[in-house]
Amino acid sequence: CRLRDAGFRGPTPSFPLGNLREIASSLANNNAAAAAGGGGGGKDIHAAVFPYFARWRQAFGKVFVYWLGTEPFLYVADPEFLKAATAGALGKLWGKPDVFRRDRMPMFGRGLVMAGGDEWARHRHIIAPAFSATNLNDMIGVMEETTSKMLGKWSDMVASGKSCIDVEKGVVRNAAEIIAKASFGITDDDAGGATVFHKLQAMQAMLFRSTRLVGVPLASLLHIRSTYEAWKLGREIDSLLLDIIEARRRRRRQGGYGGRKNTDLLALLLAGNEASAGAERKLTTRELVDECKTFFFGGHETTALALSWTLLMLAAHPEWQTAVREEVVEVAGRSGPLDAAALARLTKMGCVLNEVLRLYPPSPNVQRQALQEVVVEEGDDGGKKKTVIPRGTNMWIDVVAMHRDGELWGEEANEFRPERFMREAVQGGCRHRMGFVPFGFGGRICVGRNLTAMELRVVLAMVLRRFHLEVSPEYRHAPRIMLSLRPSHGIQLRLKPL
Ligand code: HEM
Repeated sequence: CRLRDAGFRGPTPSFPLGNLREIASSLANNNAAAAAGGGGGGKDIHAAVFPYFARWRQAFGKVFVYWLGTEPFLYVADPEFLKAATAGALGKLWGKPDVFRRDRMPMFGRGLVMAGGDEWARHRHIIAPAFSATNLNDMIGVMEETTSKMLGKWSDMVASGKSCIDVEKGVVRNAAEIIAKASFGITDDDAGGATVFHKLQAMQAMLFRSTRLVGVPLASLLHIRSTYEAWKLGREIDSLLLDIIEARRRRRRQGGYGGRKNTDLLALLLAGNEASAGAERKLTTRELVDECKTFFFGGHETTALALSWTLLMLAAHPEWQTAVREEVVEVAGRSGPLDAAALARLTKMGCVLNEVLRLYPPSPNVQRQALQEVVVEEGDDGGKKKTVIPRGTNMWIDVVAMHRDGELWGEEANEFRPERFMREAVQGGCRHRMGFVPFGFGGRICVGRNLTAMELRVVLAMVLRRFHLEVSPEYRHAPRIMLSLRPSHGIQLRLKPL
């Protein structure tokens, strides 16, 4: 193998599973140990969620090769190597892995997350402006309205004597509703909207809850039924979204929305698309459908998980809960609508959110695939080391490992210490600027990160104004990976109305 010739080491693969057998048995052992020990997780969650990587890292270091089926992956948990391999012009040599593109086709289609090369540039050029600060400010109202419903339900549950609430469930549902409204203006209240919404949720449940054998030839044959169901649901969702887009186009042609401003992402994309030069640059209707799905699937679980972990951390660290609540009351009062200027002044909340994204990054890895051969040069002029990464090599960047690496963050790497971001706002004092990458990096950095930042602030401010949070004795700390980094058994908290 050319990767071995280039000097990379790693566990020995077998055909056709590569290292999947070892991955599966390592996970099974860990789950058994966690069950016996009452949940697992502990402080060093990296060893709990990626036991195989933790073991291979000890044997082979922070950069090594492993195999998913017949696909080689370059594992990277060394920010200096990452920088050397992707900095400057080298960044253009990396796209998204074909194996994941195929596996996640029902969710993302050919949307921005999976697009490559010139196609990606064309999509990003039209999509990025829709996420501008002015456009996002118009979405605060949607976020407040939807979140009020969730808080109302929680209040009713508390009033009816329910002492322990699984907040993750409500938060995921709330984020799904927000993203559906913010993306394509559909609401759960209108009949057409409810159908799309429920089908999107069904697809989400099907794809996110199953572990698939990525990289193994013909593995989809093992899951014929769920593969067929996902494909069928995908077709139905596509045709419903097509109808929504066509209706929007007709309405735009007939003179718009009767003076009302329509500010969802789809409306912004349609406007941006019309303004973009040349028919060949415009997004086709089919591509617009894929982007709508991409926003839904890429945008709500991640945001909901960040929020769920934040509620847990604030419940477990009452001093921070009080500090953030006081800040909210100081900048935005005890009630009343929130605005962008007030949200921007929530600095302590910003530090807490960054610390949660460090300890529990909802996207636990970032992936790339070399579009051409990449020559990596490390070290200074005194002693440069050159490594060649062959074309087609997949790169798996272990975000959880980097975010909890003691060499980058110091002795308290596994502790919840938001003050590190008070001292140094952007990188939290990480010793390498590529060591904190919850939203990825380079030109492909998450396009929705400002939308998320706004949503997290709105929802958190509203929750903290209304409830005091405590961890319930029923909660078992057992983070695990199912595409995202999620709690295995929900997040049970005790809510006390304020
Ligand atoms: C806490 C919330 C979120 C997290 C942790 C997150 C994380 C990420 C990560 C790690 C990437 C890959 C970046 C890379 O490859 O370098 C990404 C890309 C992306 N995200 Fe997010 N994301 C979040 C919220 C959102 C939201 C709300 C949306 C949209 C509504 C969104 C849409 C996208 C899209 C379209 C891409 C692909 C960008 C491209 O390849 O050009 N994300 N996100």
